[in-house]
Amino acid sequence: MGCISSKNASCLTDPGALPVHDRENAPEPNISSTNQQHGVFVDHSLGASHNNSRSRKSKRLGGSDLRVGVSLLSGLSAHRNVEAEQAEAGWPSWLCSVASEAVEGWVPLKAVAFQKLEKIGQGTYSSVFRAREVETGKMVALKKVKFDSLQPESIRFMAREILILRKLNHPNIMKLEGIVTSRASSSIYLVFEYMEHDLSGLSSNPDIRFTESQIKCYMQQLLWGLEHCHMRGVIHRDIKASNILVNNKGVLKIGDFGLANVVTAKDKHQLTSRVVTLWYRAPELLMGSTSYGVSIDLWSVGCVFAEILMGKPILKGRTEIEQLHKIYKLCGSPLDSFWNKTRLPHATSFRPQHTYEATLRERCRELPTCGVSLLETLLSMEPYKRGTASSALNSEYFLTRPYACDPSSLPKYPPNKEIDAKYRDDMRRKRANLKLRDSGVGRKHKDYIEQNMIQIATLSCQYERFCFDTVEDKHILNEASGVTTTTHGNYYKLSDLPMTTASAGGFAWAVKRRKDPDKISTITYYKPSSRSQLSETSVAFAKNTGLNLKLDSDSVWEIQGDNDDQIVEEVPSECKLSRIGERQGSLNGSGLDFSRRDKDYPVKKNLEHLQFGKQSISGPLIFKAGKINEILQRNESNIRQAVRKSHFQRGKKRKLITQE
Ligand SMILES: Nc1ncnc2c1ncn2[C@@H]1O[C@H](COP(=O)(O)OP(=O)(O)OP(=O)(O)O)[C@@H](O)[C@H]1O
Repeated sequence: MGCISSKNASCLTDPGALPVHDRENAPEPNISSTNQQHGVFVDHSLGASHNNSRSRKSKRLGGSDLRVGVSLLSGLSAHRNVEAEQAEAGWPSWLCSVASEAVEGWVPLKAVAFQKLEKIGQGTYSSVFRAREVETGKMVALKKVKFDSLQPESIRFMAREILILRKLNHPNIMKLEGIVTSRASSSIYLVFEYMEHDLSGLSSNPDIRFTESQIKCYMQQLLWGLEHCHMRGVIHRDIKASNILVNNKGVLKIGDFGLANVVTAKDKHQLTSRVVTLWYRAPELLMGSTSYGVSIDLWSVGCVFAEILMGKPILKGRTEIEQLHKIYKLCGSPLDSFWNKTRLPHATSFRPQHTYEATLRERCRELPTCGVSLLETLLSMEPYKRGTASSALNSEYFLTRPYACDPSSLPKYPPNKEIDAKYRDDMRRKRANLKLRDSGVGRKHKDYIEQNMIQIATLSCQYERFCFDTVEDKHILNEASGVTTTTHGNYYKLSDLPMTTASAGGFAWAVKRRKDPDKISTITYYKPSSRSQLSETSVAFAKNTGLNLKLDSDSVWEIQGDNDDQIVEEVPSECKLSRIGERQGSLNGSGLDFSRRDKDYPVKKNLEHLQFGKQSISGPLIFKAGKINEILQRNESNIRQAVRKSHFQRGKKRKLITQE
């Protein structure tokens, strides 16, 4: 990685440079010296203004108040100087004015320094590309972060990831090597070391079967990295197999700190429960906890551990209620003592009517017992029982043979990422669809019915999830800024929507993937007036599953079905920041509003993804209140028509055959 040269900047990748956390404590060589000079100037000017207003102020303020006033002003002025220096170094003004601390001491890398190659990852907040550093030929990953440069909250949210990455320095944590941007640009690329694989891609590859010592090697590295985060007060809040990257040297690194947050014993502010991808989300988050700790990451580690042991995700819920139900079935439902003392906001809604016995041991009977014991600990319903990353590292699992192998002894695999696994699944599904299509006219209608059902399922699922999300997602951004806003221009993240739809009730749920995930529209949702949470179908689901649901008047939908083993396909999980009240385009009569994210992208193309009666659903589907029923009804009526048509065709066919 090329060194960043600037009179003001320390080289990010200078091997001799201080680790980031040390750097934070040490004086920055150039920046700080320049700042000191400016500091003298600042104090001077402040002194003058101070003198002028002194007599006036001293009448109103006590000495200490005056000092506070002066230091605030001097802080403001120093901030302006830092801003000016950063602008001079080439940082865009929208960034320095809002989040100057994120880039302090650094200078931007230039886009021309990299040759962008193919896309290697698509995340909620980003697109990731493989790229070559022109000067050295070194492979890097460029993560293009999505945000709105006109929205300070959105910039702060993005800056939080940078700040946290700079705070961490460990071989098992993805290192931020630099930032590509320019004064003129409104986008940012984070530069990371290129990693060939992620654990999701590796564990789902049918050709790869890990040995016990290989699994221990991955788990140990994961826990070492996490221990480092937790010891610095950083909760990752999005541990999942696709965020755990592995390179060809067998080194594992935790990536994607986009949702991470710092919590210290002193500063225990309220947190949003809308974090962590659904399948990896701890039960206390599902029950609405806002005062959780690092143990939510340990739950996610448990899910990842199970995934690499079994070769597939272990808890694949499509909605929060289904997720909890699956958790109860695997880990057993909490005891009465838990329900009696818990204060979690949604706990009573999710209390099952009957007790569930844990089935984890049964499901893992072929696995080594000490491995299952560790898994049981990590997947404890009660957070405090999960222990810590350090206690997991000291567990019997790692202390008994076969020990963890050396990372360098791990096999070299061809690139395996979540995106590769999805591509493999897509191809398999396409082949299956082709076969189906070839098998007759009746099938065609079945496909059509299924497609519509898929839409209903997807829309319902996402709508339900959004209703849950509405209030709390605002806090994700507020947390980032440390400010509690009550403006009407709220941001909403539709993160990790129930991302998968699996077959249920005889339907094979599948949703065609969008062709160009970069160029989609953002649909704006108008906040529903009521705080509706669960639906009639949820009631049916609850009845079937023995869950005790409390319902509001507005109803939304729940998909039923509980088959883990079906081939599933992901609904695009892009999570966008949409703003209530912003309405740049509308789909008349569809009940959807959407605003274009990409100004140059023709609306018409956006529409193609959103037409109903077609299979494809694109983008973050957030729905306008009151219109969801209309959409669902329309889809239902399409289905009914298709069923009728299909019956009619079949009848005609039968008639012809009998006539023959
Ligand atoms: N350094 C890297 N080297 C190679 N691939 C990477 C690297 N960083 C990220 N990726 C790939 O890009 C994907 C998305 O990256 P990342 O998770 O950081 O983005 P995100 O928008 O926060 O995603 P998500 O919505 O999944 O949380 C990852 O799953 C991974 O496959």
